Formats: sequence, structure tokens, C-alpha cells
Amino acid sequence: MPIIEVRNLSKTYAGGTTALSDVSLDIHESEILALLGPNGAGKTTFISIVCGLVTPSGGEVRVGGHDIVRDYRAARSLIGLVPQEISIEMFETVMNTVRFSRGLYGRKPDDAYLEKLLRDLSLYDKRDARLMELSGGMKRRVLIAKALSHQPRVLFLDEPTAGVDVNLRRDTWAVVRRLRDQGVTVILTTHYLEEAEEMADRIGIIDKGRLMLVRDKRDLMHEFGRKRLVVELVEPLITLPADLRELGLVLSEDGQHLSYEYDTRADRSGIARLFATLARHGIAVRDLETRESSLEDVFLRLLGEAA
Ligand SMILES: Nc1ncnc2c1ncn2[C@@H]1O[C@H](COP(=O)(O)OP(=O)(O)OP(=O)(O)O)[C@@H](O)[C@H]1O
Repeated sequence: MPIIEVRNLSKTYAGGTTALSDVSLDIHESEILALLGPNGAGKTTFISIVCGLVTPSGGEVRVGGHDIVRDYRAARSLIGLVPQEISIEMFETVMNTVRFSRGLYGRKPDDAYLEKLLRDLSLYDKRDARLMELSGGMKRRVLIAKALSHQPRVLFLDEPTAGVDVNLRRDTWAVVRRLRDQGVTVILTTHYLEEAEEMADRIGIIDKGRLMLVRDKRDLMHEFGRKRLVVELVEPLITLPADLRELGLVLSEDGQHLSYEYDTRADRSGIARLFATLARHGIAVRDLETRESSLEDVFLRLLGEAA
């Protein structure tokens, strides 16, 4: 059974904005799902509904089999949420904040678990510091600790590394991966496509309230990705022979490089033909380089196609 089942979910806010329309999705235990989409696409609305902070206008959501409206407490107890905005009690210490969060869910005190959690998040040294004394990145990690204080099975991270430096971002990724390996399901939103590419098992793209696609990341990159082959020549070419141009090759300004773009899905016969044609013209090759498109290229291409 999926840990989260979303059926025909929609949301129209009081002002009339439709933030979600007819979203259906299953989220599986211990996967990392990244939700991508432009500003205002509906990602935060989706998270807020599943976490019970916003009431849906239509459709159903079950978390661990519990309906999020009829059976709110049971559903919510399985969820940890790291919100986009930092709103914490600045005068409290790190350890007390996390203890308090755990208490809110009615869980028995367990300082051993909480101390381990702080260690995992590299916050243990700061456990007695007041939140106002922490850096922005540390405060973000306190939010993660709070969200995990009641040992939820699902963790929502709304832009977990916005404004966080590269090292800390990598630390956060490592923490999230470890959680996934411990069986926690993670749903995150991000505007850093590199983050989704690095971490996610599946990618969902939301645009204008619609879930445009949910796919295994590797399949997605494979299906929509493109490869680019750059051939460095021993001798520069002044003009490109017509048959090479017809194959889709492009000559660089300095005449030293030929480049060729192709679908990762397409069969490789194009490449073989290309080299045969180069050989026929007596064009000698010094070096080759291939580059695969990033998730960012794939994403922009998909949104472009949708528009
Ligand atoms: N409380 C609200 N009342 C009315 N409209 C809202 C409310 N919250 C969000 N919206 C609208 O719903 C739409 C979706 O917003 P949402 O915050 O879900 O997008 P998002 O994908 O999370 O965006 P971002 O990437 O900028 O965080 C937007 O048009 C937004 O203006």
C-alpha cells in the first residue's frame, strides 16, 4: 500500500485562485519525491493540504490509510513538516524546542532519541544555545529536527535549502538520504534542480495547479535527456562538407570542433554514420567529449513543450 494516496485533489482559495486541479498520485514508502514547478504552481498548497493546514475543495488524501480530514490526528501524527518560512521561538534553546515539538504530538519524552537526532543534524554542540544565537542554516536544521521529533514516517521539506550554503546543502542532502534509508518517505519542493537531480528517486512536475508528470528520475532523464558529442579535430576545417551538415553536425567558429546533439533514446546508428563520413573525408579526430543534459535542461524543455 502506498504511504500517501492522493485522489482527484483540488483547491480553490476563497479569493477564487485555483491552486490545484484534479491531482492524483501515490507516494511510496521510503522514496524521495521531488516536486518541481514554477512559483505559484501549487506545490506549497499540495503540502499544506496533506499536512492538514489547508482544507481541500475536492478529492481525498490518505496517509498511512488515514483520511486527512476524517481521521486528521492519526494522519498528522505520521507526518513531519519543515515549512518554507522560519518561525521559531528565538529565546528557547535548541533541545527544549525539539522536546516541546515532540510533546505536541503526545509522544513520551525520549531525550536519547532527540540527542541522536541533533547529532545527525550536526546540532548537538548547539543543544543548549538559544535559537537567536544560531546561523540561518542552523535554524533551518532546527526546523528539520522539530519536524522529526515525533518520529514521523513521512517528512515534507518545503524548499529545505533555500539560502543555505553549498556545504550545508550537501549535509542536508546526506541527512535526507539517511532518513530515506531508515524507511522515512520524503517529499520535497525545490527550485534547485541540481538538488532534485542529486537526491530524488522520483520527480513530479506541477504547473498551474496540474500534476503534469510523475516519473522515476532515471527514466525521465533518459527519455527527455539529450546528449551532445563534441569532436575535436586535428586540423581545423574551413567549411563543413554538405553531407556532414546534413547529419546535423555544427562547426565551431574556430573550425576546430564539431558538435552533434542527439536523443539519449535514439539508436546509436547516427554516431556510427557520422564517424564513417568523417573518415571518408579524411578528417582526423584528436579527442571526443560527451555531455548529458541535466535535469534543468529536461525541466525547461518539458515546461517549454507544455507552454
Ligand atoms: N492562502 C491563500 N489564499 C489565496 N491564494 C493563495 C493562498 N496561498 C496560495 N495562494 C495562491 O495559490 C497559488 C499556488 O500557490 P502555492 O504557494 O501553492 O505555489 P508554490 O508552487 O508553492 O509556489 P512557490 O514556488 O513560489 O513557493 C498561487 O497563485 C498563490 O497566489
